[in-house]
Amino acid sequence: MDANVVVLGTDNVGKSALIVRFLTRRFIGEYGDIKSLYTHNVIVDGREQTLNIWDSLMYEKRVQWADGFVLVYSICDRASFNAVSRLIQMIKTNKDILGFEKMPIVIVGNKRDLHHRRTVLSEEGRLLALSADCQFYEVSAAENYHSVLMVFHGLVDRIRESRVSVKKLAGIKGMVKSMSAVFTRRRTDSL
Ligand SMILES: Nc1nc2c(ncn2[C@@H]2O[C@H](COP(=O)(O)OP(=O)(O)OP(=O)(O)O)[C@@H](O)[C@H]2O)c(=O)[nH]1
Repeated sequence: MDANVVVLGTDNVGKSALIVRFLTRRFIGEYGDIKSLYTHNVIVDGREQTLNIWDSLMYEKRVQWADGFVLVYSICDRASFNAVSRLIQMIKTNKDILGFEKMPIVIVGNKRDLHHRRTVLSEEGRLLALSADCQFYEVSAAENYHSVLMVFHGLVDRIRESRVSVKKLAGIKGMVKSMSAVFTRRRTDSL
């Protein structure tokens, strides 16, 4: 299965660091301008998944392309946290997300290692995720691989769930269509 993932957030929150940590298990400190598309295979729950990951600040176009989103802020940067709420709104307005579907979005509070400079509480991140029905993780791309891995695994789960919901809905729609076709035929037959 293939899934497209976009990593969004304001400047300097650690988007590239997060992706590089996930892909290479390493933190290299400075990332320069490496905005591009990466492809990576992961095994989640025993099943292989190909993730196409876009590290990008260009919003609307990528939103259409994406199956899932990683929205990153820095726990030391309140403005970056506020931007995440705006991103969620932007995704909701640009993407057809069905009412019953859980949005394939993971909110990430990065730079957890800099807790002495924290300006955004964990609870605030958790509350935002709860209100928007997204997943939430606090991580340190600088210090920890495992939590970063959890972010992408969590997202893969969400994407799979949303695909199941879409299939179910298509199944229900198909049933309604064929049932109404039967009834229409009966009605016209009896005329
Ligand atoms: N202490 C700490 N620093 C981090 C962490 N993640 C990233 N950084 C640093 O934060 C700075 C920005 O990281 P990037 O990965 O380039 O951030 P970005 O969001 O891709 O930035 P833009 O290119 O501006 O969009 C770099 O100096 C990183 O070394 C982290 O978890 N902890």
